[in-house]
Amino acid sequence: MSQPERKAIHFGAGNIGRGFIGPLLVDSGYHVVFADVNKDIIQKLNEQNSYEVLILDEESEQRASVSDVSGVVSTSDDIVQVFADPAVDLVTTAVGPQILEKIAVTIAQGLHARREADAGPLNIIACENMINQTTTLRNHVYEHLADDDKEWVEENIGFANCSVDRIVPPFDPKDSATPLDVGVEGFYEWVVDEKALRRTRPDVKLKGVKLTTSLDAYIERKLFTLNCGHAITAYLGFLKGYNTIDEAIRDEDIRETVRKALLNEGGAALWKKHNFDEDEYRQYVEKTMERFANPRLKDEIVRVGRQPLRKLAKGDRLLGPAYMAREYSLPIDNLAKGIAAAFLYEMPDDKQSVELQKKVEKDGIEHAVAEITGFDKGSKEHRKVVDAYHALSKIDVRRSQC
Ligand SMILES: NC(=O)C1=CN([C@@H]2O[C@H](COP(=O)(O)OP(=O)(O)OC[C@H]3O[C@@H](n4cnc5c(N)ncnc54)[C@H](O)[C@@H]3O)[C@@H](O)[C@H]2O)C=CC1
Ligand SMILES: O=P(O)(O)OC[C@H]1O[C@](O)(CO)[C@@H](O)[C@@H]1O
Repeated sequence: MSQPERKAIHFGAGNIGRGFIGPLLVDSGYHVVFADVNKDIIQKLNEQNSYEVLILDEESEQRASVSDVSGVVSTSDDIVQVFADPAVDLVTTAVGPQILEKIAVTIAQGLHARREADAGPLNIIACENMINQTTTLRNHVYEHLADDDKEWVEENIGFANCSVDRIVPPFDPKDSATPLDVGVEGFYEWVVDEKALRRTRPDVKLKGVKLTTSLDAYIERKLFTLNCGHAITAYLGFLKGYNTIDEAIRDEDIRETVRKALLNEGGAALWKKHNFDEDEYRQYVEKTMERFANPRLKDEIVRVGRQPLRKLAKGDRLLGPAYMAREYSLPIDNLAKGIAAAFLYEMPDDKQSVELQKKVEKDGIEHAVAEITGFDKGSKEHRKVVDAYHALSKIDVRRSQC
């Protein structure tokens, strides 16, 4: 068998790795080496060297085979050696924001090996749902590099931030032939900061990737629309006892809250800040809400609502648009409702939900809201969140059933 010309390493053979980044890289002519801590997935990838992606749109179902893939266990020395292969010119990740710190050690060792092997430049793109995720990864990698490696990395390695958008929920095993198969929505958008990329080989062309010099606008549009609307749907849906996002978005009250939060509040701030065309943005919101309503994705509220403290971080999907709306003197009533619902998200298996509930119980809601949101007690934003919290506590279906 002839050696493929171009290889990419992708950390995280999970939903987004197998269902989004992996297939696009294979389509662009890469052999993808998945690196994961899950030994079973790696073993299966090496046995099969391929899997199927099912595109689950409301109207149709298509299947695509993803071949030319293999795997290495990310905690073994093998992965360091793959970095030294000159055929590798791209490293991507989709492991979860909290894992970037862990894989940074391995990436630093890999880059050292690459420098020693004189294997040339490469680009690194972290595909996590967070602003400037690759810069965060880069900072962690630098903590583990010796000074002379740092100099080489500075010159040869591109760390490019990006925005990634495709809904890939865990796949129901009943619908798949093997545990590697994955179900995805048809829509996707992967936008990468062109300025940060290092030249590897002249003709690299990533299919399905949009290169831009104004990434911030794309990142904020995605995080403050798709992720914001998703989070509000999840937290309000949870309070009303729904299990999936499509069930929740079909609830008229929830749908209207989400639509107003996106169009009149955070979204209005977005189009003012980035000079988006208002009609185009409105269409983007409607398309996003259609995506939420896709019943075939069976996207569970626990997945979309996971780690509420991360979702309540400043600059993230809930407070980011609220602060931006405030900056443009726009209302935040519906965003405040979504934020308040996050404070009521009780999920015993979710550590951050447990921590948040403990905080509310110990400090009281007024204090917890002030500390987490940064809205001063006495400010109108603080009042709106606290009032919404009390109003939502009354309609909490789960509580009334207890
Ligand atoms: N699922 C989705 O629809 C989307 C997810 N994302 C982002 O992609 C990232 C991954 O999300 P999912 O694929 O849904 O999660 P997932 O849980 O399905 O996949 C994560 C994978 O990372 C692996 N992993 C954990 N620790 C590791 C380590 N130290 N080294 C190597 N691999 C490790 C896990 O074993 C798992 O296979 C997250 O940051 C998420 O926000 C972004 C866009 C869409
Ligand atoms: O992956 P996170 O950041 O926990 O949040 C879930 C979000 O990620 C996505 O899976 C992909 O953007 C969205 O569907 C959802 O809003």
